[in-house]
Amino acid sequence: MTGFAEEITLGKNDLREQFDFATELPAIWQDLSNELPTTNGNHHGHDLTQPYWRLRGPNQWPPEHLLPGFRAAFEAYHDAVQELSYKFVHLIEEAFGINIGTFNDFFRSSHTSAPSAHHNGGANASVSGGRRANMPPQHRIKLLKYPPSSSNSSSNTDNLKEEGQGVGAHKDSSGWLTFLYQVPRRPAAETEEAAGKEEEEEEEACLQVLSPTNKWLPAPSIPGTFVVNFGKAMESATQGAMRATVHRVRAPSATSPVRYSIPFFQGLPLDMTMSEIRAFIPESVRELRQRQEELDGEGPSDEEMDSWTQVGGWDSLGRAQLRKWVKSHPDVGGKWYGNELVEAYSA
Ligand SMILES: O=C(O)CCC(=O)C(=O)O
Ligand SMILES: [Fe+2]
Repeated sequence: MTGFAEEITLGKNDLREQFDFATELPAIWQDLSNELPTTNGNHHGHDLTQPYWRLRGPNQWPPEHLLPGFRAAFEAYHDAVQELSYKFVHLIEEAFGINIGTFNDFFRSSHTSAPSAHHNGGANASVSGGRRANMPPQHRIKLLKYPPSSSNSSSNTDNLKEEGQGVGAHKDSSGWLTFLYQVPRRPAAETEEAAGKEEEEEEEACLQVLSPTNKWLPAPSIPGTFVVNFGKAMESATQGAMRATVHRVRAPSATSPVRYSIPFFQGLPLDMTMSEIRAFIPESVRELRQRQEELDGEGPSDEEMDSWTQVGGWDSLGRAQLRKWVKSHPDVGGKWYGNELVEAYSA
């Protein structure tokens, strides 16, 4: 849980609060200081002593008597969006013109080995450690609240606008795809006047996405829909053929209703490296980058994409994710991982 304005994006406090939940899975991190000397933390090729494995574990559910039905409702929502997300991945494979199911290995217990040249249309990156069985990923769901905030008054000076940061501009870094549900802020409007007011409120405090020409475009909530974001892993894996959308949320002003949203971040196995993921992406997909650049201008630099996870090196998605978490939530990081790790990871 993160209290109001305790999270930091772009060095500024986000005017929101959140509860974090995830796929319910047992803890697997091995604390060697508590183990018999014969244990080395290696489990079928996975080094479970890595600090990022502590990101994985069961949820801290609110007691049933305090919030009856919450866990059941949450788990039903999780399972439904998980299924949707796996179907959606197949649409992306279809759009890429690659075999449906190419990315299935990311989402179920299976062996991480580069698909054959035939199967993946010629991707030639090699996979280190070849036969490791993947651990199914943990998806993350946040319950977000953006309360009306006086620091985002109706004044329109740039300064005040900046102060109303619901969440600062960012690309999603927690996984492959994000399915964002924006909860409608009022019951459906019954009059035209009310509908007009609603639209104004939505424009004023809503999700905004950065266009290729660097304009902020509103992405208001549309009943019955999700916003789907491509995460940084997708951008990096396709070397920019798929862009991770930069987005932000402006905090609601003091006089407008509270805003709630629920993003589902589709996870990937934490100890997969970027070169292992790239082995699943055929050259034909990476070539799309050039076409994309013709349409949308230059994408992120290779350095930007590679700095997130060190391509080809020992670095992993888990390490990238833990780095992001301790940077966004330094207090939580310090409490659970110690200040030394927070400093090392924030550098
Ligand atoms: O609240 C929203 O609509 C967006 C949240 C978001 O972008 C995030 O938490 O990554
Ligand atoms: Fe986001």
